[in-house]
Amino acid sequence: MCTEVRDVPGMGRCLFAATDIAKGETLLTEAPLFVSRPEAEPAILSLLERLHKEAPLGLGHTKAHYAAVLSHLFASPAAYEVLVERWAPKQDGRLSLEEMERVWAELEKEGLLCHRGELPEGRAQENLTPSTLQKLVTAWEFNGFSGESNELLMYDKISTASHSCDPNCDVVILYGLFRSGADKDSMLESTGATGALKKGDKFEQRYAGLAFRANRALKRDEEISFSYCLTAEDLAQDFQFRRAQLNLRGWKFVCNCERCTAEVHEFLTQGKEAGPTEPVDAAPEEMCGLFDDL
Ligand SMILES: C[S@@+](CC[C@H](N)C(=O)[O-])C[C@H]1O[C@@H](n2cnc3c(N)ncnc32)[C@H](O)[C@@H]1O
Repeated sequence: MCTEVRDVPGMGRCLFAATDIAKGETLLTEAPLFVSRPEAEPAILSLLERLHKEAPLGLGHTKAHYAAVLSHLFASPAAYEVLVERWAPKQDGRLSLEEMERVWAELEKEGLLCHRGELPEGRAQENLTPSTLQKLVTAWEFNGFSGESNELLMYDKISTASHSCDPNCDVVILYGLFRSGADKDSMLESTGATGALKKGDKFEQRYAGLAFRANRALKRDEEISFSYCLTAEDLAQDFQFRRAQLNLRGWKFVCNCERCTAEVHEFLTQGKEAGPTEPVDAAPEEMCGLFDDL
């Protein structure tokens, strides 16, 4: 176990190195807890899109609302517990309770909040309320990862890691061989189960999860970080540019990573900005195993 999640005052849960870690070491590999696929529940998606068209949702998109409803309906007890406990900023004007009430009322009117099909084992059907909807939408907006085909993915530990403009980890996209023919739409979650392999089984290569790889040696207790959305080119720019890019891509926080803090200090005290740094390699891809489905 190379990593550990710890509470940090004002920052929620953050990820730390639990041991010294060598450069190039893979310190964490994770399959998503829940995957929200646009094609899974077309009726819910089109209702949300209609509502967004009539009066734009505060976030400016429907992705987090859709993932919130889907996870309410289909998440396993373990995934649901993580989702409702996910850290989020105290207040975000883009996520008002009035808006949640409006969305909730329309979903309820159309009968889209009842679970259709089997509930995941151990999960009792509970009614969604506007305030739980708000909690779930916030959890998805602040912790969801965008996938390759417009899906939104939630991770447990990986979603606790902070952003840094001088990240100590690269994100590696993992691909696995999945047994073909499994009903992708009905399997929203990664079970990790492979079942018994049979002669003649066919497999296809698909996205399986993410890994963090140390891009330099890490000391025990060092906070683990990665770049949320900034490319190597962005990271070569100054703090003002980087903060603006984070904001433009939907991250509504002011980055206070060590590099930004040092550059702001330098800017304020000497009127200078730090120069460009070496670009960081793009996320590599690799195979990691056999899976039934995500
Ligand atoms: C995915 S969450 C991080 C995990 C969170 N600490 C938890 O408990 O789940 C993303 C949020 O963490 C905060 N954050 C992450 N990196 C940050 C940074 N470099 N500077 C300031 N806030 C940061 C921001 O509020 C951001 O919206």
